[in-house]
Order: sequence, then C-alpha cells, then structure tokens
Amino acid sequence: MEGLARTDTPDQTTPRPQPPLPARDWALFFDVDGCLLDFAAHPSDVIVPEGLQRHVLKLASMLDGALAIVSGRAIDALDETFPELQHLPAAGMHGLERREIHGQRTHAPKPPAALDTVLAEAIHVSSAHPGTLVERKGPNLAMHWRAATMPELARDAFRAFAAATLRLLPDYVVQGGDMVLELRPGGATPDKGDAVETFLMSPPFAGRVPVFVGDDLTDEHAFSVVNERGGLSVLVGAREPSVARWHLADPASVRAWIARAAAHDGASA
Ligand SMILES: O=P(O)(O)OC[C@H]1O[C@H](O[C@H]2O[C@H](CO)[C@@H](O)[C@H](O)[C@H]2O)[C@H](O)[C@@H](O)[C@@H]1O
Repeated sequence: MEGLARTDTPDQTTPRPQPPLPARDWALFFDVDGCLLDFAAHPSDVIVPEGLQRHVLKLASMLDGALAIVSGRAIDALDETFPELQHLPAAGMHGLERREIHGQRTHAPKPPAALDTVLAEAIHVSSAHPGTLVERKGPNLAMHWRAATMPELARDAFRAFAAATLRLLPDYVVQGGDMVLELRPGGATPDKGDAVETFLMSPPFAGRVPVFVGDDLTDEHAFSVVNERGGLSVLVGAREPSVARWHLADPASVRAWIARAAAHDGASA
C-alpha cells in the first residue's frame, strides 16, 4: 500500500505550531474531507457550513486567485458540494483530473476494461458488510467502511480484496485513506504532490509560497512538495506520522482560520 511520500522524514519531536494568517504572497491549497469539512457517514452526507464558501472566495480574491481545492473526490462531486466554488482551480481524484484558473479541464484516464469486473466483485464484498460503500470515480474505486456495523472486519475484507485484485489491475496501486481504501492507477500517474507542483508552474500560483492544508495520508505527497519549496505544510487533526510542520486541530479550526483571514482583508504583507 502507498504510504508516506517522497523523501521527507516524519520526525516530529516538538509540537507543531499553528499557522499564521495567510500572507498575500501565498498560494493556498485545501484538501476537503476531514479538512474543510467534517467527516460524515456517507460521502454525500457532508454538510457545508454557512459562510465557508464565501470566506474561501474572499481568500481566493485576496490571493489574486492563487487558491485551489486538491481532493480525492472527483471535480464534478466537488462542484456539487461547493456550487459557489465551481470556477476555482481544482485537482480531483488525488490529481488525476484538473481544472486550471481559466477553467480548462484535464480529464482522468479511461478506466481499464477489467474495472467493471472489479467493481462487481467489490460490491459483492461490500454486500457482506452492512454499512460499507463502494464508490466509483472514473478509473478509481474507493471502498468505504466508516458506517460499517463491524468496521474492522469490513476493513480487513476490503484490504484482502484490494491486494488480491491488483492481479487484475497490474498498473494500479492501493491507496490508503481515512476509513477508506482506493484502487487507483499508479506508476507515473499524478498524486496530490504532483497536482500542487503543476499548479505552481503557472500564474497565479507561480512564484508564491505554497501552503497545503490537509488531514489524510494522501496529503503527505503535497506536504513533501511544499516542504521542499519552503512553504507551509499544515496537518489537520492528529494522524501520525506526518511530514507536516504546522497544525490545526480539526476542520472547525480550519474554517475559523479561513474566516479570520477573510475578515482580516489586509492579510500580512
Ligand atoms: O482528499 P479529500 O478531499 O479529503 O477526499 C478524500 C475522500 O473523501 C471522501 O471520503 C471521505 O469523506 C466521506 C465524507 O465525510 C466519508 O464518509 C469517508 O469515510 C471518507 O473516506 C470521498 O468519498 C472520497 O472519494 C475521497 O477520496
């Protein structure tokens, strides 16, 4: 299974500080589930608190547009969740698909023919574990057990299934997440770190201090990229180990930080 990212070493011997309010020369990247939003039992049950989209838009404007959503969700699902943010740059499916600043889209690769068979088998495994869910996202297949009646049993069943299934999907990897496992194309396909690096190559992101805020294992790729570039990696929650160097306690703290930044209109110089 894919684990921690790249060359960074998770050596956190002192408590991580809270990040300062955003400066005008930052490029900000936000993860969604467990970061902007609290987890819900089902992916479509998430609640977008009043004011969040407005504050994110204000922050994006304060940063001259250098703000992107970088998520494991598909961009279409992000747009359903955040209808007011549909014009913002975004990377979906952990970087497999993209929306640039002027709206140009890069789509995820077509799924291999074997994915239909794998989907049917995954649903079969899921049916033996009440409360679990199989989510198809383009070429990716996510298996969730957050709402399972017996989560550990469900997790073990999905882990065994995913490991055995790599035989049918030779170019795939198993990506771990928060109460979820995902089968996704591996090899040279982008991760969240690549997504951030690609944004940083062009305006309005280029030349800015990159800051990534996220909670999950898949965010470690992006944390490594911003660390390498002298930016700020902000871990949300208490997951360890992590290469992140800054910390916010939970999604409510992320939202409060964004609201304070939006109200501060002058952000630091
Ligand atoms: O990278 P993210 O933006 O954090 O997306 C990661 C996954 O988020 C969703 O699943 C997670 O959130 C759900 C809603 O809170 C929760 O029910 C599930 O247990 C979590 O794993 C989404 O469904 C996945 O596709 C994303 O990969």
